[in-house]
Amino acid sequence: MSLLEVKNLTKRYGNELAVDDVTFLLEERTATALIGPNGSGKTTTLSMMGGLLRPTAGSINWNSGSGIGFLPQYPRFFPWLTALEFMEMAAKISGVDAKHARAQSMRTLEFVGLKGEMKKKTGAFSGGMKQRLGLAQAIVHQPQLLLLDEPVSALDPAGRREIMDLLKSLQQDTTILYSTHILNDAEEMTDQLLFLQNGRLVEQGSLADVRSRYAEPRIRVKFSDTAAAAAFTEKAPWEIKHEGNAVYIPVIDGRPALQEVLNYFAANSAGVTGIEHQAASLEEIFLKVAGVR
Ligand SMILES: Nc1ncnc2c1ncn2[C@@H]1O[C@H](COP(=O)(O)OP(=O)(O)OP(=O)(O)O)[C@@H](O)[C@H]1O
Repeated sequence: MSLLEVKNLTKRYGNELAVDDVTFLLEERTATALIGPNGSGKTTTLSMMGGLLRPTAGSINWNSGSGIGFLPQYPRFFPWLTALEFMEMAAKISGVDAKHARAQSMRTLEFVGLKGEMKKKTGAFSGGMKQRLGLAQAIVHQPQLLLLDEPVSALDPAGRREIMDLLKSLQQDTTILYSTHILNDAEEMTDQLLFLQNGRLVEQGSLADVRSRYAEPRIRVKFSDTAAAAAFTEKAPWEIKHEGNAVYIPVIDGRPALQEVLNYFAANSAGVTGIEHQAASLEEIFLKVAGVR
């Protein structure tokens, strides 16, 4: 059963439609990546779902009572509070019983790797530590739905890796909707992709579905050098694209099959060092959907 249903969600600022008639479902214990160029409406969508903004039209329906955790794009902390004080406050605001707030806060800080920093003032935290604290306040009450606006974009690669791993471990019993412009991350943790452009949902589905719509699969044949690739280009039995020491054979309606290409090169192996099937990366799909290419 789906946990949440977003129907015809719309937000208008004056004449501008920041979010334009967006409809989707979140299934229980799935991860959904919300992607799209700057200004496409990701933050506005998440803010409406998190209850920070009122929709102009449309509805957001829950099929469950248990809470939401929300990590805004630029979380604010009170710099004079220690991490533990901040967390206890966040826990109480999120409905954690006052008796359990401290223990629950300490457990969560440990989970996000801030056990040693509990007594430090948040004003002295680095960007990466703040990001972890932001995640900690979002999950302290063990919500069923986690909404995360750009949870890893501000981090360096090591920090991103750690937060992505934390999110993956949460995914087992939480439904996660997160926005990102780092497509490698979206590729790594996604059961559903939502692609916004100018406020409209222009693509939606599993990564495999979206890939198959845009994939234009091809076979890449790598040669030992450019001259060998050029020599093959002269006599190629298929339509090909030559780029440096490689040639690309577009696969249209399953032709040519990889086996056919392998057979050809088994008999004419002049300078071939590798043959592989390639699908489009999410990055390439993004550029295509966004109309950059
Ligand atoms: N408070 C506001 N008043 C007027 N327009 C706004 C407001 N907030 C956002 N917008 C406009 O709504 C559109 C969507 O913005 P939003 O911040 O949701 O996009 P985004 O996809 O999150 O972008 P980014 O990747 O840059 O964070 C933009 O055109 C933006 O200028």
